[in-house]
Amino acid sequence: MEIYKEFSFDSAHRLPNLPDSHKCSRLHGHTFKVTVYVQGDVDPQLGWVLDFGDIKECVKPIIDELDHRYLNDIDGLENPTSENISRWIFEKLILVMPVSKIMVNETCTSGCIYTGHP
Ligand SMILES: Nc1nc2c(c(=O)[nH]1)N=C([C@H](O)[C@H](O)COP(=O)(O)OP(=O)(O)OP(=O)(O)O)CN2
Ligand SMILES: [Zn+2]
Repeated sequence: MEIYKEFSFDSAHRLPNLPDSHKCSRLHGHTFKVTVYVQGDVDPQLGWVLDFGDIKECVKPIIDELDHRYLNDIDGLENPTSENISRWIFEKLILVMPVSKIMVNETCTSGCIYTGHP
């Protein structure tokens, strides 16, 4: 079974590798939404895969690194696309919990899902 928990952070970014004519080459901000998924067996006694509270404990410090920042200044996020942000979060989180995928939404209509594979 797969469970998920949602988080959000507010940050500014620009996409430096785009031509000046592209609007996203200019400084702008988003309320990014991050959804963390965990896949596993349901513990027969507890009735859950993993405590949502334990997910929050692992994810919160990572979200705090991103919240109210200029993302381009963060190591590894010099080109902060949704793709690069989702991989950046996944690679930090997999060190501390069994994340199965990360979804990052930049707007209501656009986002990226990263499962640990290119
Ligand atoms: N594959 C990607 N494409 C784009 C990314 C990205 O990270 N990966 N990022 C952007 C911009 O950062 C932009 O802020 C978001 O793009 P977009 O969905 O085009 O934003 P809109 O506000 O124009 O969305 P609408 O809902 O269509 O109004 C661009 N592309
Ligand atoms: Zn953007």
